[in-house]
Amino acid sequence: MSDALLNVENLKVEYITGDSTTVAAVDNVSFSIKPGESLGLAGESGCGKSTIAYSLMRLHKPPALITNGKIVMNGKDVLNMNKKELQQFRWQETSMVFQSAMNCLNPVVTMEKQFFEIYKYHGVTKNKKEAIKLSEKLLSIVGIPAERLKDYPHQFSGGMRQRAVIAMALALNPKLLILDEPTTALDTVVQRDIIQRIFKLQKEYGFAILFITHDISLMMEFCDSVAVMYAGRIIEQGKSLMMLKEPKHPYTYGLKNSFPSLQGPLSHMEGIKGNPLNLKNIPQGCRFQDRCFRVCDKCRQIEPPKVEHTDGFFYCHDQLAYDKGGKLHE
Ligand SMILES: Nc1ncnc2c1ncn2[C@@H]1O[C@H](COP(=O)(O)OP(=O)(O)OP(=O)(O)O)[C@@H](O)[C@H]1O
Repeated sequence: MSDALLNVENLKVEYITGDSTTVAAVDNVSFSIKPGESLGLAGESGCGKSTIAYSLMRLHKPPALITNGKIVMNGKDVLNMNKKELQQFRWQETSMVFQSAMNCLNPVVTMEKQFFEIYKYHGVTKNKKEAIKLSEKLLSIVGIPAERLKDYPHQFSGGMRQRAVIAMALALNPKLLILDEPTTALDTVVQRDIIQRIFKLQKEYGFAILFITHDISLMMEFCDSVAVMYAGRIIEQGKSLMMLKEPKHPYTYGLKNSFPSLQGPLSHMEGIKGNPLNLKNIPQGCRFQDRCFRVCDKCRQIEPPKVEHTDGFFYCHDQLAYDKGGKLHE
């Protein structure tokens, strides 16, 4: 897609396990993000979300290996970048906020100095006064008073530290911000406040977002589109509103009903029976067959085809249908 900011094609990432076999944690994954757009990547623990995030930044380390596919960011082939190109690409083109990023702040260095290091390292400025001005502006946009720049990280609350890390990730005006469970370590109220702030900043500054979380209801509320992963593959992708109201894949339906909505009426939470698939033991047919409430003979024999529709696509032999009131047809 020519108008895409990020284009991922047939990405395959394998882990070489102790017994010299491999597991494909990410298997033939393709997606794209346009400038200023937000895409959520959802799925249970172990489905491959973080592996994708690390691969996009080329931060994956052995035993992870990218064995197939293409990652093109802003017209540049990420998998073929040299060290210098990668250094520019990270932070300037794409930056990432990790789940426990707030613990990565250096405890013995003031926030001011940590910001200054970023500007110095990436050649923005070597002038301390100028760096302080830029850092104060950044802190204030994530809701931290400028005078707190003199503080050490331990003088910040957990939420403030995570917001400071988000400010750092935005320091070089990246075109894409990858958020990998950015608020999981924080309580629900702080979590919501931070996510709201990030998406407000996105509207203001126009960067694109790849938002990774297992909390699909939070994601559907904030992202333009959502991609749902199961056992290393994207099994459904579409506009958030469609995914929220009428998901076509039984796994998306189950995932959606496993989380309480923070807005709207209380609804019954169901959960999904069984456990995530062991990637060393991929069955014939559909990967979700043993946990699916709609499983049929075909699902046990033939891999589901890709079915495209106006709002996205899904892989299933038996798509879910709804009546006019939005109730699932049994
Ligand atoms: N170091 C490793 N060695 C072998 N296999 C690994 C390793 N790290 C991850 N995996 C495999 O990759 C799969 C995907 O892991 P990944 O961390 O990307 O999932 P995730 O969806 O981000 O999970 P979570 O939500 O728990 O962070 C895991 O199920 C596991 O099989």
